[in-house]
Amino acid sequence: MAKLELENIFYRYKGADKDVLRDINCIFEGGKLNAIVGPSGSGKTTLLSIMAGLDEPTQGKISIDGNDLKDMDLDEYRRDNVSMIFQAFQLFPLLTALENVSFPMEYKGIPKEEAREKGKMVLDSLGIDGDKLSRYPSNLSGGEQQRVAIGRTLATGAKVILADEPTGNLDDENSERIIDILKQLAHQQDFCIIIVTHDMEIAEESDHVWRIKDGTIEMIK
Ligand SMILES: Nc1ncnc2c1ncn2[C@@H]1O[C@H](COP(=O)(O)OP(=O)(O)OP(=O)(O)O)[C@@H](O)[C@H]1O
Repeated sequence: MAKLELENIFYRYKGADKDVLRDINCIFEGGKLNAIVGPSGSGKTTLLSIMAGLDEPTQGKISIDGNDLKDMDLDEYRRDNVSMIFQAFQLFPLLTALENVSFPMEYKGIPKEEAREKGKMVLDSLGIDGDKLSRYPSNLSGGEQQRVAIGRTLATGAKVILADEPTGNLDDENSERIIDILKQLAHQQDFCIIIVTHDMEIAEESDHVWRIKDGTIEMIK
């Protein structure tokens, strides 16, 4: 089962005079839904970027399944180990729902037809089927777009899903559906899910809640 471990992580933006993250220690395990909460500007997105391999910590160690990221090819880590979901969905606007999901698989070398079939299965499991498969993101509702975005992360095969305010643009009903999907992925398919959020419902539904304050982190649930 996937395990993402952060040890003594410090981070300071170039040119800044103080650390945004200070001595962060945490372990995120597969099978669990984790929420990271904290006031605006406390460092939540910065921490997510570091876990996503988009930025390197100034100090400290990150490991995935016991492998130090410093010894890994970061492109490979980003491609195979972690995938991201964003508040603004960030689908490719000129690709259909199905293409948004099958494209990352083709990119990884899976033949086109196989990628399409797998994409259909994944989207079907998320309630996107029929003519919705061939619609462009602009012709889908926000909730549907976010489900396609989740489908895209699943298609990458990565077992760690990082989500930045995934319900931030959704109404209550769609938010609940997205939370249910993420919860099921963690509990039934062993994904390790880490969600940065202001949404207290996500925190309530999560197995663990981590609070960042002034750059430090503590587990409060
Ligand atoms: N590129 C940057 N250069 C310098 N400082 C930055 C940069 N990006 C963010 N910061 C600062 O780092 C701190 C943490 O920012 P971060 O975006 O991680 O906070 P956050 O907890 O995600 O906030 P929010 O909830 O408002 O999204 C803030 O003080 C912010 O101003």
